[in-house]
Amino acid sequence: MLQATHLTLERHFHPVFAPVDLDVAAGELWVLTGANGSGKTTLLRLLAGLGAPSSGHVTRRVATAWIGHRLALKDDLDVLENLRLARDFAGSPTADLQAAAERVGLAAATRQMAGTLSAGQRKRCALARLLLAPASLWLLDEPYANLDREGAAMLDGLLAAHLASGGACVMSTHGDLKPAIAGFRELAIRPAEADA
Ligand SMILES: Nc1ncnc2c1ncn2[C@@H]1O[C@H](COP(=O)(O)OP(=O)(O)OP(=O)(O)O)[C@@H](O)[C@H]1O
Repeated sequence: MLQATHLTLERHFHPVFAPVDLDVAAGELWVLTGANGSGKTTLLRLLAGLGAPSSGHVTRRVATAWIGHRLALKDDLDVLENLRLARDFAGSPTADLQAAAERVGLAAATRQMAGTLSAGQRKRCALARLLLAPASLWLLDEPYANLDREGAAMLDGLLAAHLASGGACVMSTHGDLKPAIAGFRELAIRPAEADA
């Protein structure tokens, strides 16, 4: 689904991380780990095509969904309106907005403006887009951040269903925020010096 070959990115003439090779197949969950500033977001953005690498290649063969740190919610639209926007962009008019909101635990907040949602509710609203814009490959930047225990379990459920249906996911995380899904693969982002 996604291949990265000897991927590097330089900033101010210095590589951010050691060259990365990655081959993501259907049904696989990859977790990028590393300290703050190690380059997880930078790498994910390259994988998503949101930046150009200094060297190496990225090949994506399937439709891709991206959820970054900035959740791309419209603050002056309510939850359902945000989800409708995502559905309309995806061109999937039959997708059930209410069901998606319920699935992520936002049934009681569907008419609340996104700008007034809590951090965890905002993350849930962004995650609901994954249900409305079908994509085989999910690229998620720290999707567990701001979620409570029940929210993390909800995300585990979304991921498990996605993988079981032949989807794949690459996510970043740090600390203890790891998916409760057996068999995920971990890719530790290493500093460039370690490769010398
Ligand atoms: N636009 C930019 N210009 C200059 N430096 C940047 C830019 N974006 C990121 N960096 C730097 O690149 C390095 C990698 O940043 P990145 O956001 O990829 O790290 P991260 O592993 O995702 O960190 P965190 O765990 O804190 O989210 C950091 O040192 C950061 O300060």
